[in-house]
Amino acid sequence: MKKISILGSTGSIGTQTLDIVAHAPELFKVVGLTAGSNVDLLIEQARQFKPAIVCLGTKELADAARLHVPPGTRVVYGEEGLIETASQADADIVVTAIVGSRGLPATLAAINAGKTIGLANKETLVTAGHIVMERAKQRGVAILPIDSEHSAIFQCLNGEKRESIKQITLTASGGSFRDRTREQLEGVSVNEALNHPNWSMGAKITIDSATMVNKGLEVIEAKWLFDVTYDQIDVIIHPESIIHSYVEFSDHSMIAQMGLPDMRVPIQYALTYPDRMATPTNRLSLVEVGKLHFREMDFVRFPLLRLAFDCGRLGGSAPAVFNAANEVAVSRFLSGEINFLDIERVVESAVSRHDVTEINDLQAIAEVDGWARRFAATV
Ligand SMILES: NC(=O)C1=CN([C@@H]2O[C@H](COP(=O)(O)OP(=O)(O)OC[C@H]3O[C@@H](n4cnc5c(N)ncnc54)[C@H](OP(=O)(O)O)[C@@H]3O)[C@@H](O)[C@H]2O)C=CC1
Ligand SMILES: CC(=O)[C@@H](O)[C@H](O)COP(=O)(O)O
Ligand SMILES: [Mn+2]
Repeated sequence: MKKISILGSTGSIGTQTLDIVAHAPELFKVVGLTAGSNVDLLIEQARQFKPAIVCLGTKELADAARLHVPPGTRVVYGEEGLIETASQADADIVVTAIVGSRGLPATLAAINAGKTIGLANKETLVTAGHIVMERAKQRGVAILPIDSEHSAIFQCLNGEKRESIKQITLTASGGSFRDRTREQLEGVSVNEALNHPNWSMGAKITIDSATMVNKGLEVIEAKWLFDVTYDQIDVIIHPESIIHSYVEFSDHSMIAQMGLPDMRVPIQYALTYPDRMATPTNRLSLVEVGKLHFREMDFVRFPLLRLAFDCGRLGGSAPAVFNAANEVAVSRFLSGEINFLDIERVVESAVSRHDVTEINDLQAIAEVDGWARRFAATV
């Protein structure tokens, strides 16, 4: 039986992970859960799965939860509690499903503790890819991608040699506004932006899909996970989100991974790898789908994707600045403070104002991340 901790269990990935776990209680046992502020859902999850430890964002929330969780469940809080939950002795695999770069210290703590990582939190690899991958290598820890595109590529690369990869192609749905021109983006509402055509996800990643920042973060994530160059990574628009990504090999053979857009499939793959399990998901019928469509990426329409490639190539502190500025810009858009197109303005200004430095430790990342957040909050 595999013992699982989920960081961010109350979110979109977290709840879908628990759905998989509930479907196969003979395969999995939940030992740790964390949330930021959704105390009610965390209590409900603790009652159902009876983990040894749960964590909330603050002491007040933890005190409130303590009265309602099962007797064997310890309640901790804050950054320290998160790190304790991420590294607790019992877990075999830690699913990182917190949103944003705030998930980084806990992910590193889990790696230090020798846990296999089921990686959903792409922002940690964007911010600190070389540190995370180096630490995982030193500790002999596997990082199993949950992000659908990276799970697809991981599956396509099964048994293949890295030297045989010619190109990795990430597919992008195009997001909520894929058929609109830039002029038609003036004044779009938060609700329109949150209306993703294919996937039901948390608010932040849904906005990132609409700006194509999600694909930019995924390009950097792919570079670190699969040890390829940026020239070997391509992005195309595939409106149906059926082909989750594909790899072209040196002999020009291509392998793609397909399925209906349902995150429970890549989640189960990370949880059961190298095995698979019967999931409670629908089957794909290519006959019913009939046709699949593909079009070239338009980097003028989606300038933040180009900027993500540029920041990835620059390396050092550039991706961390891109990411932190974007997190703040998205949060300002969601709260109604800025317009949709201002997200681009904020991220572009932060990146152009920043002098790229080398990044070798968490302290340096925290400083750069903090600077970008302060800058992006006011520009
Ligand atoms: N959703 C999806 O389909 C996919 C998501 N991903 C990635 O997975 C990650 C999670 O995404 P998603 O599930 O959509 O996000 P959600 O917003 O749905 O969930 C985020 C989770 O993080 C917790 N959280 C938020 N703020 C804090 C905080 N300050 N301290 C501690 N915990 C916090 C939330 O707790 P609370 O509920 O209490 O706020 C919640 O459990 C992201 O990095 C995303 O890019 C990747 C591929 C697909
Ligand atoms: C489900 C998943 O992995 C998301 O990252 C998804 O890819 C978002 O869709 P876009 O292709 O619109 O960014
Ligand atoms: Mn994805």
